[in-house]
Amino acid sequence: MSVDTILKFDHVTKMFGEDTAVNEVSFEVKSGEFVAILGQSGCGKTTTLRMIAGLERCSSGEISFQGKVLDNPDRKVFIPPNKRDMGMVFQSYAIWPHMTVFENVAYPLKVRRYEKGKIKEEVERVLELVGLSHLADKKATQLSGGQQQRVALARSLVFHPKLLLLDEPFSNLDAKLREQMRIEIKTLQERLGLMVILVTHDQVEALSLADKIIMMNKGRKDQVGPPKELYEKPNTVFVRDFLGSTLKLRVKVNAVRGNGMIEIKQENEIGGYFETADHHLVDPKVGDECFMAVRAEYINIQPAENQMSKGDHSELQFHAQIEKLLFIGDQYESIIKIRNGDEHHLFLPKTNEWYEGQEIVLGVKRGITIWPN
Ligand SMILES: Nc1ncnc2c1ncn2[C@@H]1O[C@H](COP(=O)(O)OP(=O)(O)OP(=O)(O)O)[C@@H](O)[C@H]1O
Repeated sequence: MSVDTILKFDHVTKMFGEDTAVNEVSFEVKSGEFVAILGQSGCGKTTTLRMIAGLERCSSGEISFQGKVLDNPDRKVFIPPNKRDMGMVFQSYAIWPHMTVFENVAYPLKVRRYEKGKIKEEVERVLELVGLSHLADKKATQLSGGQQQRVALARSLVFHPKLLLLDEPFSNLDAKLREQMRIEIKTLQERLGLMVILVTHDQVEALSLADKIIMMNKGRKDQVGPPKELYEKPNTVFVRDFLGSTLKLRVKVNAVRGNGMIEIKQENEIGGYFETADHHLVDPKVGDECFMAVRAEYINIQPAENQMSKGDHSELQFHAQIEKLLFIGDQYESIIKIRNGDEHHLFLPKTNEWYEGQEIVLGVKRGITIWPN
């Protein structure tokens, strides 16, 4: 274990009867890191978080925190939730309606038997932190959704937890408030140097907040890494398609280099060739057909009549025609047909005038990954 690793999952599995909710998952979280556990509904995110909190026990493997084993069924070690020093915020907030904001936030300190003066000091500190000082005496039910969410956050922070666990904390908020809370949580996390683990199925939330994303798929860990790495260099089709839209274009292997690089060429087209090591082909051979996936924002779209030159040789170019065009305000939505007959859904910028039947050229030279047919 590296020196600054704080939380460690080592081959952790969780079974519910015959069903495997979390399957041999391993990862490490470092001090001060913001980690997002991302994936579809039912992939095991909440179960993973609940095991960290001690609300579920793992079936096999080991969870450790700051060098201390929290859960290891083989060794019969299990530290209960109240001894783990972790703050939690759930989707449902779970704040008490009959209590005031102050009483809600003070609750964890009362349970820990803090003395009155210290409770007042700590609650005031944390209410200030989340901008709720002026509402301390209000009943929790008199607050808006966003304010209730802040109460839940304040309550989870009041006892200086070493780790903050967030389970879909923004999902009950409207879109605008969600954006605002995202920024507030990130600012707070950076200011306090907090280690945070967030469970979400929202890729924008994960991409924008996390230093590291743990992408889960059917109980397994699919890929772990910084958001940019997962977005630009997905290891699996699942990660690629979950994190954003791509255009998948058919290409052929033109050359295979000794150093893991392959050269891709689009036959019968005007463009050049592209060399990359970012491919997922097993034993590629010259002439193999494959797919090039490219993130939409990396596609340079030009009307064919503007295409004076053949572009530089590192740009792959595809001729296409606009089949269907819809004006949707800030851009156009279109169905385009590539010369090989493949149709694609593509957004076109308003920087040009477009029309149905128009010949266009797609130029691509960045953000490319290569996948088997
Ligand atoms: N207490 C339980 N008893 C039996 N099965 C459970 C229990 N909790 C979770 N599961 C099952 O474990 C799997 C993973 O559930 P989990 O709640 O961890 O998924 P999730 O990724 O958090 O989903 P969601 O985003 O919908 O909350 C699911 O198939 C679920 O039905």
